[in-house]
Amino acid sequence: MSLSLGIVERLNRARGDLRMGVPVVLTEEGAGAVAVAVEALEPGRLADLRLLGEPVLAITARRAETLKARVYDDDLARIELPDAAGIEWLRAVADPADDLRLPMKGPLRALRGGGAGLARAALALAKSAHLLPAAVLVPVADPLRLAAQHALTVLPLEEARAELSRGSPLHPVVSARVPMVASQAGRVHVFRPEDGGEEHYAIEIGRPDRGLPVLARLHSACFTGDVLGSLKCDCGPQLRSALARMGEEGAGVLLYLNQEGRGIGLANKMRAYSLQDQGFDTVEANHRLGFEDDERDFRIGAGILRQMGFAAVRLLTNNPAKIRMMEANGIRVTERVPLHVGRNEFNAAYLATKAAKSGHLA
Ligand SMILES: Nc1nc2c(ncn2[C@@H]2O[C@H](COP(=O)(O)OP(=O)(O)OP(=O)(O)O)[C@@H](O)[C@H]2O)c(=O)[nH]1
Ligand SMILES: [Zn+2]
Repeated sequence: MSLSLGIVERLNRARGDLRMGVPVVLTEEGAGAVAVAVEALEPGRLADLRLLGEPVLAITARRAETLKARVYDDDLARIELPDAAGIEWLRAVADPADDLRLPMKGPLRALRGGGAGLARAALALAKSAHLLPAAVLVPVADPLRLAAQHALTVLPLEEARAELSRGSPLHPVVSARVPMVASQAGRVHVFRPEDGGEEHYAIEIGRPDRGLPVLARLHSACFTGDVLGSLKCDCGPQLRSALARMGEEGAGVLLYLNQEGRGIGLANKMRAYSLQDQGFDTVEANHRLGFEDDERDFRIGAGILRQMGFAAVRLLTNNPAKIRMMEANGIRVTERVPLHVGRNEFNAAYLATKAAKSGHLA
């Protein structure tokens, strides 16, 4: 009936549950588990989970590599929870903040065999909730009964997986004129996804001809760089320089995508910054936290451009992955316009790492 929740609504609710430390129930082909994000887990809940069965800790292969744990499930490892393990142990495995001070957490015993699908889904959900990618799972015999008993959100993975990989459709909500330093002919458009995720913005300068390649920039949110003027990256100067160029040409479109920290969220980006203070570079820091180098979904930018009627762009970027993803998602890149601004003594190593490891162009 129409009052029951669809998969998009359940996923959205599940993200909120995980952020509150509330367990969600994952099911697939008759199997089921209760899953909770380590970052938000409270001691009382952990004790309750232990009463249900044998808990397992899921971490990504990236995190497992740092911890020297065996990886039997490709992109993740399922670690047995020692009987004495409490919240501190779980947090220490999930969070690399104290890796150097307290390197010994093991021996970590990784499970082998049996399906890893439920654990994989729990990690994907934790990432999409911008939490550390680590989850405790307890397999249960009658997941639906348990969920009904405790009013827990149920995610049938057959449906959830398709939804997570599809990427939620974005819809224009509103647009209004905003005169800016770069151009008085500015207009801000707000786009909202169906799944309750982040909104994204398009800043249109002038009235770009939809029949011609538009000067475009895909800018990922950087609170520290864009707002605070942080010297650790080049985001602020890139943002202002891109808008200024569009203003000079009289036309352009800048997409402000709310993918803070290359898609890991501000809390995790600050964790990455702490690791950088310990000597790790931007890519190593992401890996130690359990993330890939770049967790952004670049389909979003292409989708917004298509909706706005653009088919081709002159793209302001140094990142070849952005060009590939635009082309793969139906937007022709007729020209790459380099955007080298804002280099300083604090971000020189960061920019060098991007050139060496992420293939950023000169
Ligand atoms: N995880 C993480 N994210 C960072 C770090 N420094 C900056 N960021 C984020 O990286 C993103 C910067 O993205 P972009 O400006 O699109 O940079 P880019 O992918 O190098 O591409 P171009 O600037 O177009 O060449 C923003 O979301 C920042 O918040 C860092 O050390 N770690
Ligand atoms: Zn930045």
